[in-house]
Amino acid sequence: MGRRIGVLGVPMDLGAGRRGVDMGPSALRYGQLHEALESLGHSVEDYGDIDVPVVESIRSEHRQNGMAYLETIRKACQDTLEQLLSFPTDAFPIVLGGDHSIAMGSVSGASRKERIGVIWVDAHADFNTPETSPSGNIHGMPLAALCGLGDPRLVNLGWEGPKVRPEDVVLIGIRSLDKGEVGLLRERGVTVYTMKEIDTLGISEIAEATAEKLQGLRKIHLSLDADVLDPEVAPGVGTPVKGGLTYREAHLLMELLADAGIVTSLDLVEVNPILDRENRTAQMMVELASSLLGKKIY
Ligand SMILES: NC(=[NH2+])NCCC[C@H](N)C(=O)O
Ligand SMILES: [Mn+2]
Ligand SMILES: [Mn+2]
Repeated sequence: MGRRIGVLGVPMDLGAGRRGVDMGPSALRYGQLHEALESLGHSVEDYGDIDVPVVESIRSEHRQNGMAYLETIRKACQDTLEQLLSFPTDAFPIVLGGDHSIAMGSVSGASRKERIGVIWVDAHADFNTPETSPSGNIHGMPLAALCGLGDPRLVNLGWEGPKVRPEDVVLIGIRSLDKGEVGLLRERGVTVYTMKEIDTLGISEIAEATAEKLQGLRKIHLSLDADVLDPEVAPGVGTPVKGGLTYREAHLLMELLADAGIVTSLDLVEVNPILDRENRTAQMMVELASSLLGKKIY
């Protein structure tokens, strides 16, 4: 059955340490996202891009509380949230990043003050606060902020307080954590599947356990960071970590989540076309979105 899909681009790289993911939305569109989804019988409406200032125009923005470009990032996430709130309520939103800090806008938009689940598929947990962050890069902080941790200017985006409960978050593909993140994740009771669990249990068992864990929640947001993939499959990312998901593991995860029919919104983030080869990483992300949205070969 065809869905109504709403696409929104957030061409921002201010949260990342390396430049280039601001070109992600173009690369994903150029990688035929719309054609791929329409061929599955969905209708696709593109709402264009959020306006994000170029870094050269905001050089004077000082670090605040150790965070780079806090004010501009907060504004871009706020605009993303507002735009998503204007989407038709039956639409399936896909937000194109951009660095992962945009998820503060997309997840807030998905929650609309309701209790939601979040599946965060990433090499990293992005669970730093300004105190634990080794880099000050905000793309290492969005999931913590969504859970209510860190700077109030990020936590209170849109409306006051956390947007998701830590017990309703499942992380998959993790293989790079900062010291402070480990403590926070344990303390808050987030479910974490590292690559070790993927290797030992297999991705299908993890998909099943994830669906079971989040069962009963009417809305589940999937935030897909391209760097969860092995750098061999996805070279176009700014923070590559070796030993990631294979081509088939990533697809199988999407296929099984599609079978479970639980995901109601999606982010495709951290594609860096400058570091990519012939748009491979964007294309892989488009393929994964297709698998999640029902592509079947038989
Ligand atoms: N969305 C990402 N690629 N995040 C990478 C974060 C890397 C590191 N943990 C940091 O906080 O700086
Ligand atoms: Mn990430
Ligand atoms: Mn990552």
